[in-house]
Amino acid sequence: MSILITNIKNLIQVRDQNVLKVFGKDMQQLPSIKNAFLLIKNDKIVDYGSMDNFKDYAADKIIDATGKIVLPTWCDSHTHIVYAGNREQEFVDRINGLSYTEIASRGGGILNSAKTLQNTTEEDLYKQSIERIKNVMRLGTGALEIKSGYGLSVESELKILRVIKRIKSEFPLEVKATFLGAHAFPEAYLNNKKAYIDLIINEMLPKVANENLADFIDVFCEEGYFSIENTETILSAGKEYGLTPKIHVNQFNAFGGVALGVKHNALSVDHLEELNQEDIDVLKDSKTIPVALPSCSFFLSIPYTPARKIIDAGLPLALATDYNPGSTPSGNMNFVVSTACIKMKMTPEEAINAATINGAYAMGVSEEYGSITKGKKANIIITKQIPSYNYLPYSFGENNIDTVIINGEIIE
Ligand SMILES: N=CN[C@@H](CCC(=O)O)C(=O)O
Ligand SMILES: [Zn+2]
Repeated sequence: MSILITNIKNLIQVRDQNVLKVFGKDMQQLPSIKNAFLLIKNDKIVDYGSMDNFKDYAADKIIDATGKIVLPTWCDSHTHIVYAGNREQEFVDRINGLSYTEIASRGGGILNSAKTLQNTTEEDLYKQSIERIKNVMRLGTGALEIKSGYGLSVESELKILRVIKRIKSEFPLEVKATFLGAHAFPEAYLNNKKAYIDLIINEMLPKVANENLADFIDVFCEEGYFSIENTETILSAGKEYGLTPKIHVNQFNAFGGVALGVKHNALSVDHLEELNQEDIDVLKDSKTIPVALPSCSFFLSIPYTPARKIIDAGLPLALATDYNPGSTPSGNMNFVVSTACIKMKMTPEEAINAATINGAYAMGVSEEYGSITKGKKANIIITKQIPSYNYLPYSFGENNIDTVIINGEIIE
């Protein structure tokens, strides 16, 4: 199957050289070709350029993109999209004055979602999750990292990871799986935290590795959840099984989680709503990318990750949704890009770089995803007719997407 897209008003995020991430001032650059064409063969981008140099290619399908912008699909490097039920009651409780932390300390929060998931069959969990997967694909997401972490028992963590594996094999989007058994301490272990960490290391990890269910290992390193010492123990154990760390740090408190992530060569450190100068300094000269989750800040009314401080310090930044039932019941990367511009003062160029090539880097797939580059996967968004790419973040809450192509397939 070949698809030829012609008369593209502006083809953006064009990288002739296969750049793996962009940082600092370079995040301002969004290379583009006006009045362009793009040719896809099977699952790959095979050619692109100006319409002035257009050779009359034959193709199975021709799409006229007059007045439309074409860009790579979003790479959402941080989600918990495989979950059961919802937490709409906690949403109302927060409106009525309870904080996220108060709700969690009453047995709500992650433990509430874990209880629901433990009582949901694998088949039902799959059915609930794929509705969200189809939805985010229509919203332009072509690569997705998915975490476990709402199981909190051997059986239920494996249940989530098996659902992720099934999604990987049945959908055209790129999926990476993360084992997050260390998302919260189950009630039964609140007075014996070491026993739960032992369960993760001695029971869960060997089974996860044996069935080849995860690419990454994550820990919620936060006061009231997993300490620096706990996090270090779990990351070290995960690395023994070949799992690369990607960790939740600095959501509510900054106490050294970023430095720990860098020490363990984490691919990414995510959240960072609370960030101090030491955190920024330790990220310089590291391969670890900071990831901001602005929809989480929006939904919980907590501070936004200080994007300007991060980028102005010469660092890269990725944007992701954090799609989950408690802190971010939304997987809309278009909203994330808008919110990053509106609330974090990122320019449209920075936000689009952060949500495409840097998002791909944060999930270890930027060799194949995140830019318009010959040989990369044919993961493409074609917008409706819009004035410019600035209009994408500007018109927040609007759906500006006309067509999504993932792995060379047009998504219906
Ligand atoms: N902070 C930790 N985990 C999720 C939310 C967990 C929940 O409330 O269910 C997050 O990334 O925001
Ligand atoms: Zn998260």
